[in-house]
Amino acid sequence: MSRDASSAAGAPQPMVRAQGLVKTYRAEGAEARAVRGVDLQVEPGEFVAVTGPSGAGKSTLLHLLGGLDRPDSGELWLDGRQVDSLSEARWAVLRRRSIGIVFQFFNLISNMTVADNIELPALLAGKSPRQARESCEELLAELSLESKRRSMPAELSGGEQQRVALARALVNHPRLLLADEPTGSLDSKGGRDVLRLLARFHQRGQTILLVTHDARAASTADRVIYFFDGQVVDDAVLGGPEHVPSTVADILRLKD
Ligand SMILES: Nc1ncnc2c1ncn2[C@@H]1O[C@H](COP(=O)(O)OP(=O)(O)OP(=O)(O)O)[C@@H](O)[C@H]1O
Repeated sequence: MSRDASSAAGAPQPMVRAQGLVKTYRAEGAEARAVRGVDLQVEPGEFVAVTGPSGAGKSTLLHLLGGLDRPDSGELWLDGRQVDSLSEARWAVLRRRSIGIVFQFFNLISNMTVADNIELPALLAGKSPRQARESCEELLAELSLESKRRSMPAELSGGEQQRVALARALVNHPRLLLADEPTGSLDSKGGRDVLRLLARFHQRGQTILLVTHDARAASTADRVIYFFDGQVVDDAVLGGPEHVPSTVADILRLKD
């Protein structure tokens, strides 16, 4: 049963609190232990990168945090609310209102214009057409996409498509933004633009969890979690005074 802990102490709740999260995929007799007992806490306003080698379980973790996949065991709390056993329908509502997700391959609706792609989640969340249009226009301006509002996704560059996907993810002012390899299919300029935008939204208080295998992209964040074999093996605040674990040392050097 889901519980709401926010009222208990009146204290600010972590944006994400995961305890003992486990996810194993099973197919045709084979088993992939993608996430193997992860404890994780992300505070409101943090920009956290999750990095590590291919197959480490980074995307699986992000899918669990966004309710796109269910843990086999463990507890997950988002913004003070226990969500690990929410129904599909309740997860859909939660995602619409409180979680924005950006994927590597944009996932835009190909037969809708840029503006319609951005407005759709606002309409689904109950905004009036006028409110949805206003929110969309604000984001188009913010992301330098005003001239593209009537374009179809296929008419845009990869970087532009990812900026549209970012606008769509942010249109309902989500508490948490999840980004899964958002620079993974972009050229270096497109990738830099997207990282710059993430940094800008973070400066305004957006909580972000970025999954990336790219150390340079991870160095945009202010905390880096290193994932290996389904587990957190390092967790360091960049620029912090404390001991720096060796696996994130290279990322720290990139930040200098
Ligand atoms: N839907 C699925 N069905 C079966 N196995 C899966 C599924 N999704 C992921 N896996 C397996 O789980 C493990 C973790 O995969 P995941 O995609 O989470 O890793 P990753 O760190 O994001 O990798 P990459 O950087 O290559 O995207 C891998 O062994 C992968 O093959």
